[in-house]
Amino acid sequence: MSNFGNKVQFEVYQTMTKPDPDRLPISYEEWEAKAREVLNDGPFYYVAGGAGGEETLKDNLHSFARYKIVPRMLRNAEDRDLSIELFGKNYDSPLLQAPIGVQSIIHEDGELASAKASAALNIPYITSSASTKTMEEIAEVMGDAPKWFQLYWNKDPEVTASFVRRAEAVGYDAIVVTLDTPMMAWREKDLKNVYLPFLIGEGVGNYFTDPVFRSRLESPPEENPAEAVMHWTKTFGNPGLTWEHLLFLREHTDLPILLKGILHPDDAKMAHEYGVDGIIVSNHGGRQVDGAVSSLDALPPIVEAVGKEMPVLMDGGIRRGADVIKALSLGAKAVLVGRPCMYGLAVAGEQGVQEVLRNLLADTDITMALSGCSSMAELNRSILLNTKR
Ligand SMILES: Cc1cc2nc3c(=O)[nH]c(=O)nc-3n(C[C@H](O)[C@H](O)[C@H](O)COP(=O)(O)O)c2cc1C
Ligand SMILES: O=C(O)C(=O)c1ccccc1
Repeated sequence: MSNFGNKVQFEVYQTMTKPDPDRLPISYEEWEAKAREVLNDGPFYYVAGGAGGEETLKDNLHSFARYKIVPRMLRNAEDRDLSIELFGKNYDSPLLQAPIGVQSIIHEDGELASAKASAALNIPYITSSASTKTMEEIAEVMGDAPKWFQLYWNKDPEVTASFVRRAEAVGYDAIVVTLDTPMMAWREKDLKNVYLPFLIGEGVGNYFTDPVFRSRLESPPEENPAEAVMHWTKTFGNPGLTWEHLLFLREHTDLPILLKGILHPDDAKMAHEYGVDGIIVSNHGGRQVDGAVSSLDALPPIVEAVGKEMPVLMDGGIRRGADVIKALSLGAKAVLVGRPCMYGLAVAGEQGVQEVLRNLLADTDITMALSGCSSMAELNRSILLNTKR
């Protein structure tokens, strides 16, 4: 993917002779506005919204603005390389698609569209436990492209073990355990809209097809969906989870295990003690603890605590190339992109997601070059200024 940004830019200018109001959006703001036009209130605010007064949702973005890039000159950025290495594998770029459940509320193709868009750009796709399409269907459309599986730890340990077995069987490369959502936060917009996707049977595909989950029901979900949804709501989240439970997971898989939702450096150290392979610094896109520290502010102390021991990834607020450069300069090995992909999905399905990711990659490549850097390894704090007061 050498000098990807220049190629994309050239392509855009070459294929268009004048501005075209019907072409797909470029900016994040434009994608979001278009998504607002095509989605009803319920789904749109489910995606766009956050917990409580949305302080953390906003702060995830504001934190990026507080850091300034201080570009370096005359450092030969003619040939660039965006690739990174994680757990012994090479990835073309430092981007991944964040796990996002219930995508059929956004577009009828749901996760199959976003997974295919990822595969086309060789950007790892993280399948959510709460996906509408099953993890097997998603793996199938992705072929050999990189894919990780995000695990919501079920109250029923046998369901949890079954999910991990299934993910391994169809070729997922890593397990991401999300820790920050053992229950839904107080989300005011969803309460106002009386909108919760899984109560209308969305996001339960992996569960309804799971042999262990099915064995717990009196009748199959096809015959009695209400019973199955009820069982799902009772067992979905596990607020009783402790560090010891991670040992159970380690026994069930040899895949790399990452913990998603770590914000405290002491938890990062615990993760290392418990043999975890990586960390994703995240506040779930401001959807869980309102008032929680922004992801970018949480990142440096965590990198300081465990960055030498294991890769630290982050998500929350990545919208443009400069955001990627800032997060990586603060020590993140890679970043996950959430809502921007979903707005692409809403507006133009697979093509929309691919366009969002392609443009973000191009912007990242160009911003890196203009900052005087040629590879991810060259990004560090020396090109950042923290203007936070
Ligand atoms: C609609 C929606 C659904 C989500 N579902 C999941 C999920 O199933 N599992 C998970 O670990 N995170 C989930 N997340 C959180 C994302 O993985 C990610 O942490 C967050 O969106 C990143 O922030 P950003 O949207 O600002 O990029 C969801 C986020 C959104 C917006
Ligand atoms: O909405 C979310 O943030 C989320 O993580 C989730 C959890 C369960 C089902 C669908 C989405």
